[in-house]
Order: sequence, then structure tokens, then C-alpha cells
Amino acid sequence: MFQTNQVYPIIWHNDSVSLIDQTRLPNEYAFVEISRSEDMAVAIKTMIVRGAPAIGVAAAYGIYLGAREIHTDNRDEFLQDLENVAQMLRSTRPTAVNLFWAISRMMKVAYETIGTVDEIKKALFQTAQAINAEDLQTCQDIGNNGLKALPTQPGQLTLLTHCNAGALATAGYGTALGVVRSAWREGRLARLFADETRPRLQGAKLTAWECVQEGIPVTVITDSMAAHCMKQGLIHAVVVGADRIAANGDTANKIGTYSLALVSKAHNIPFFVAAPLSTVDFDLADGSQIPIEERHPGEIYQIGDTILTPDGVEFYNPAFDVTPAELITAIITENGVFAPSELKQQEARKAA
Ligand SMILES: CSC[C@H]1O[C@H](OP(=O)(O)O)[C@H](O)[C@@H]1O
Repeated sequence: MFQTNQVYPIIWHNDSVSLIDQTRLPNEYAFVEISRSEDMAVAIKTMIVRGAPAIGVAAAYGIYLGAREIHTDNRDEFLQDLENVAQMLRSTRPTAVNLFWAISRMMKVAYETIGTVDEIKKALFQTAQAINAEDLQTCQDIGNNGLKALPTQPGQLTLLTHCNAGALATAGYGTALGVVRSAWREGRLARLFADETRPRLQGAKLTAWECVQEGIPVTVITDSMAAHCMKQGLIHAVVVGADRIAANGDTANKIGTYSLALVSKAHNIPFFVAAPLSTVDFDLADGSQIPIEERHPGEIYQIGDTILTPDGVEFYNPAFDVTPAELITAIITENGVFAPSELKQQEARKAA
């Protein structure tokens, strides 16, 4: 399952969780060892670990780490204290539904495990490990299903992506970048264009880094260049990730995705969303109620030690936007490729 030459952002190692510190890439490939639930919450909130599926996996381990910190043999007391851990992890970031899905799955195991507190803790550890392994397999399935969706272009494709929906944003392999990886490995990809993705620059820093690791030709552009590249005929298709997809296919993803979908439509370029079913919120009829995280304005006005703006200005820093289903050509999942209107049929196949 886990191969030595691949990128895995979250690994259980030496009785703690080893996270790639994504805030230090691409200049440093460093790890943070997490052995306490509070530290996992900080790692998610500060984006040491980020990406919808990845923060779901991280939260799952966070629940287990929290369970380990509870010292009682009384089941009711244990479950009450574990609820407090779950609430702490739920409060880290509001948009990616994978976080809430993973916490819900872990808490269901805690309540449904008949046995001692120690037996519950063991079941929680096994479930966190399973969520990690399942997401890796899911991403590989998404990548392969993406091959059926991509245009059958004479010659090789040039794709464009936004932000980082790669191995770093998942348990490994990636969703949107998983489709790119599969196309590259099948000899169908000529080049990837990566939006730098202001303000956190996940495209320039993380997607480009993943491509260089794998030898995938990558061109980094600023977000505002995407329309021009499309008008020049440089882009054959767009594939992005997702943080929360509503039942009708409306999709919340990194800020800038909505405008990318609009220009894709204007240029009649296929626009794909690649995501596991754990990213679909079937309880939401449409995207109007998806909570959009607002982050610190410093992400806008500061890069490194450089302050970009004068005093006296205001800032608005929504980390995500919502792309309406009608702008999405298809949603690529582990179960296949679906038009947004077909997504509802997949509800029964989503792991509880
Ligand atoms: C595999 S989808 C990851 C998804 O999450 C990213 O957001 P963030 O970097 O803020 O966690 C971005 O929206 C990606 O598309």
C-alpha cells in the first residue's frame, strides 16, 4: 500500500503521528511529530497539514490521540471526555466536510464498540489507520477513473489545476493531482499548468513541488493568467479538488476556483472536480449553506518578512468559494465519473 518513493503527509510512526510540515515546503522537507490531540488541532488550524481528505485523516488520528489522554475505566466518563476532544477538532476549520465525516465515523466506533475503555481505544486506533489506508486507495481509484473523463486529445494533454489537491492534501496520490498523475503515468499528459493560488500559494509551493518530485512537467502561473492561457489554446481541460460538495454538485474549493470555472465555460474547456465521496455533504441540497472559512488577513498582506500593503486598508480573506454545478462538466470519484445531477445516486455508497 505505502511505497517508499511516494509522498504520504500523515504516517503513524513510533507511537505518534508524523506529519509533513507543509508550511515549510518547498524549501524544507520537514516533519512534525504529533502525540497529543491539542497539537493535532493546532496542526490542522495552522495548515501544517491541509487539504480536505488529509485533515479528515489527521482529525481521525486526533480523536485517537485524545482517547489515549483520557485516564478512566468508566465508559460514560470516557465517552463524555472524548466528545470534548471531538468538539475541539471540529472547531479547527469549518469548510472541508471530510473533517466532520472522519470525526463522526470515529465517534460512531467509540459508541458502538462493546467492551472496556481500552478495547474502545484499540478500535479507534484501527479505525484511524483504516481511514488513512482507505483514502490512499480512494485517491488511486479517482486517478484511474479520471482517465475516462479526460478528453481523448490527439497527442498529449495540457491540464490546469488550482491550489494543491495532491498527495499532500490527501493520504497520498491526490485527487485532482491523482488524475494528473494517472494521466502522466499513462503517457497522456504533456504538461500541467498550476495556478500559484494566492494567498497561501499552495499551487506554487506544493503542487509544483509534487510535480518536480515525480518528474511531471509543470508550469506555474499566477491566478490571473489562467484566462489568457485558455484564450491562447494552451489548456485542454481543468481539474480541481474540493472541500465540500453539496448534493446537487455545487462545490466549495479553494478561493479562485469559481472564477476558473467561469473562464473555462467561456472558453468551452471541460472543468472537472475530483473528490472522494467523503467530500460530498448529502445533507446539503445545494452550496448556499456551505460554511466558508475566513482566515487571518496577514495571509494577504504579508509574504515572508515583506509587508505588501500600506497601513489603513481593510482586508477580506475567504479561503474558499462555491462553484455552481452548472459550471462543472463532471465529478470524478472513486466510484466513477458523474454529472453533478447524478451525484445524489451515490449517497447510499458513502461510508458512514
Ligand atoms: C484534495 S482537495 C484539497 C483541497 O483543500 C485545499 O484547501 P486548503 O489548502 O485550504 O486545505 C484546496 O481547497 C484543495 O482543493
